[in-house]
Amino acid sequence: MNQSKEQRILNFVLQNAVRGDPCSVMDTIDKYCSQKEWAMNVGNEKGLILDKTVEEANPSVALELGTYCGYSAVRISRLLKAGARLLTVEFNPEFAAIAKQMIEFAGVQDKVKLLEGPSEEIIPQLKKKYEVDTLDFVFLDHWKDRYTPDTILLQECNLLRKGSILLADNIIFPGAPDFLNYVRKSPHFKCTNYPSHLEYMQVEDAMEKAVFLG
Ligand SMILES: O=C(NCCNC(=O)c1cc(-c2ccc(F)cc2)cc(O)c1O)c1cc(O)ncn1
Ligand SMILES: [Mg+2]
Repeated sequence: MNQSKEQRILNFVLQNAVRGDPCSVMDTIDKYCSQKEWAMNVGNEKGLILDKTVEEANPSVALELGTYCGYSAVRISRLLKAGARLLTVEFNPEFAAIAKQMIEFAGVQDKVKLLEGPSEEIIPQLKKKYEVDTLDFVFLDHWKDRYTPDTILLQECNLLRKGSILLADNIIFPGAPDFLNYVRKSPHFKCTNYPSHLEYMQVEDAMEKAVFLG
């Protein structure tokens, strides 16, 4: 049975990156996906915006929606302080299996918990099943039509606190117009837009930061 693109990306990392070195894993994925096969990792240009936002949040507990191959889970978790943790949610079992191996190869498995399933089922379990009080940082990178309902669900589940930072990928391409509308119109969020480009392409994209005001 021939390999998936995600399996080819993982194999390239296993053969070319340095085990236990998150930066080497990120660079190797970016090399493969810019030179051989495009894939929907956040990439290095938007990745730098992600880095700065994670450093600003300095989270004890971070949530990622949309793990894919684990590129941004490795990117985020390498910046976490001792004892801090990242919960990352992936719906697609094939992607989750690849991401698990990617996270372990990068050596960040002790900081990352990969939760498999639909975000709308997992978010309501975070407090009781995953012992979360509130989330300091949330990276939205899953299905674009889930950004708004999941942002509402996070509030309904009391998972946000004054100052919680949300960062959303793909605001322009593929686009999340309803999310942009929702957070920019809401009195509960202070928004900032970061123009950038679609990963590995010269296509316009952007990220949106939304700080919860309580
Ligand atoms: O997370 C799940 N899918 C990936 C979400 N991410 C994207 O769709 C995504 C897409 C693109 C993209 C850009 C250009 C293009 F031509 C095609 C796709 C870029 C990105 O940066 C993304 O992040 C998912 C799966 C599933 O089966 N059920 C629930 N969620
Ligand atoms: Mg994305």
